[in-house]
Amino acid sequence: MCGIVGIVGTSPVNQAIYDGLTVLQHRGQDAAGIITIDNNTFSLRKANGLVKDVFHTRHMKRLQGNIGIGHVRYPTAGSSSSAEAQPFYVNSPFGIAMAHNGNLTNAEALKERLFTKARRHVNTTSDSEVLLNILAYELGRNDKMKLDAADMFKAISEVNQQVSGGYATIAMIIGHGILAFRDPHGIRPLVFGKRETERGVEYMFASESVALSIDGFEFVRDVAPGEAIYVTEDGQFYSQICADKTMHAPCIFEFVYFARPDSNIDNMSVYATRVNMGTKLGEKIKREWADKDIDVVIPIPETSCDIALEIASVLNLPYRQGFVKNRYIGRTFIMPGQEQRKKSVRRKLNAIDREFAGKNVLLVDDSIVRGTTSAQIVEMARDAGAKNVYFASAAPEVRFPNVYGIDMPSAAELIAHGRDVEDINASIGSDGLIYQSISDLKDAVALENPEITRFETSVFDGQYITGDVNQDYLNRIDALRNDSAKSTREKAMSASLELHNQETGEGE
Ligand SMILES: O=P(O)(O)OC[C@H]1O[C@H](OP(=O)(O)OP(=O)(O)O)[C@H](O)[C@@H]1O
Ligand SMILES: NC(=O)CC[C@H](N)C(=O)O
Ligand SMILES: [Mg+2]
Repeated sequence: MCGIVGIVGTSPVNQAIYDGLTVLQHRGQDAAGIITIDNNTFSLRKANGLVKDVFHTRHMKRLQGNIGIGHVRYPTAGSSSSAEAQPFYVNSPFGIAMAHNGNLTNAEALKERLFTKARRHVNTTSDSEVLLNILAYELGRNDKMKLDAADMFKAISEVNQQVSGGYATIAMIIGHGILAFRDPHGIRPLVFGKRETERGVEYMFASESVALSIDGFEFVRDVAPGEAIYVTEDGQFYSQICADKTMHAPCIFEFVYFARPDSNIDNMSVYATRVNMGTKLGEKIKREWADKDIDVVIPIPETSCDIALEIASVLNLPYRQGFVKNRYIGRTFIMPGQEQRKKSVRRKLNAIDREFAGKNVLLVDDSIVRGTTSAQIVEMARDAGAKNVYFASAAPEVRFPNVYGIDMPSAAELIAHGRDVEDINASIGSDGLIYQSISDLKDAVALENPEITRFETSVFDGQYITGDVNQDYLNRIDALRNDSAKSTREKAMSASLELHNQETGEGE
């Protein structure tokens, strides 16, 4: 679940892109990159690490220009090599750079086709580099020296016909401008805003509206599913739906976990949807757990806090912050390996014993995925002296892999896979476990925008909205990307040479 930004400005955009990326950091902690255009030349800085560590003053000074795009990465395909950090660049036609959030489901076939049909070589294992080359190929089929909006939209229509999966994308083309597009299901979020200046209107695209607000851009609207928006270097704005069939089905996990609560996605306040999740789950607990003598509701920081507060209010029970979060440790779920994720939970969260001692506590989390957090947290609550430890999850059982931009490729790694609630309860060691139902989750989110009638919910129900995901595909992805396959590959690659190697000679 990466974060992307793009700005067509009237003055240098480097700082605004940097600031936008810092508030999207929760979407990707592995790598960051910014690319700008000045004098028909790209300047790129990308590397593994957090935004604050990747960009030093010397890089920022060189990222000149009034137009640029940026990316924070959480790998869902390929490797975590810095060569796969984004934005990606291709030199023909014109020179194109791209930042992509999402995951393609037919990247392998597209890569093959690119080679045989277009003799284009994709050097990394990243699906985003494939997407960039497909776009480049389609733009390059037009032999005009200067493409207009209709040419851009024709190319995107071709891209949408070939590419399958989730893609919220911002491309930047030398001599032209920014071309932003969202897949026909609108699985991954993408918004845009504008800012009036004395020199003209500036436009900004971002994964989440929070990036617009901190950069002083006024939110205009979400990019629609299948829509492409082209803003020229001098600020002319064009938009068009570039798919014959669109069906809006935003990823419901954005609301459960990924997005910041102060963002709006598809006209839904993420915060409000989380409060609604709390109301629904609170009511279910009231109905089904009348016999449990709960003393206190405790969230598992940070994402579940808004949900737990609402549950406490529905149950008319005290809400206590019984766990303190170490502000210097990032999100554990999006860390790359299970070993690191496991260690980080303990480093990240610590119990305040007096909030647990002798009490029946209800711990609340937004979701239980691998069970890394919940199993350790239940143990910590017991160590802190809790009498009974009950557990509530605001999302239903996560039983199926995700293929659209969340790195959950292996069903076997999911704690709920092949287990019922009793088994999971035993496995995390709680005295009772309750899950939100899928219909309550959908209702909780849709309440904020009744126009959205479908969501991408494959991790809960195994229904893949793009229609091209079958068991064979899932088996292949599992073999390629399960934790042990990934760590073997990463070890083997750690000493390999990269084509892109910005760090060299920079005294990192
Ligand atoms: O069952 P698991 O595999 O552990 O995954 C689920 C947990 O991971 C996430 O927290 P994370 O620490 O990533 O971020 P947060 O601080 O935003 O809650 C999520 O909020 C759950 O707590
Ligand atoms: N989380 C994402 O959006 C990842 C984008 C892309 N699939 C990558 O792995 O770099
Ligand atoms: Mg959490």
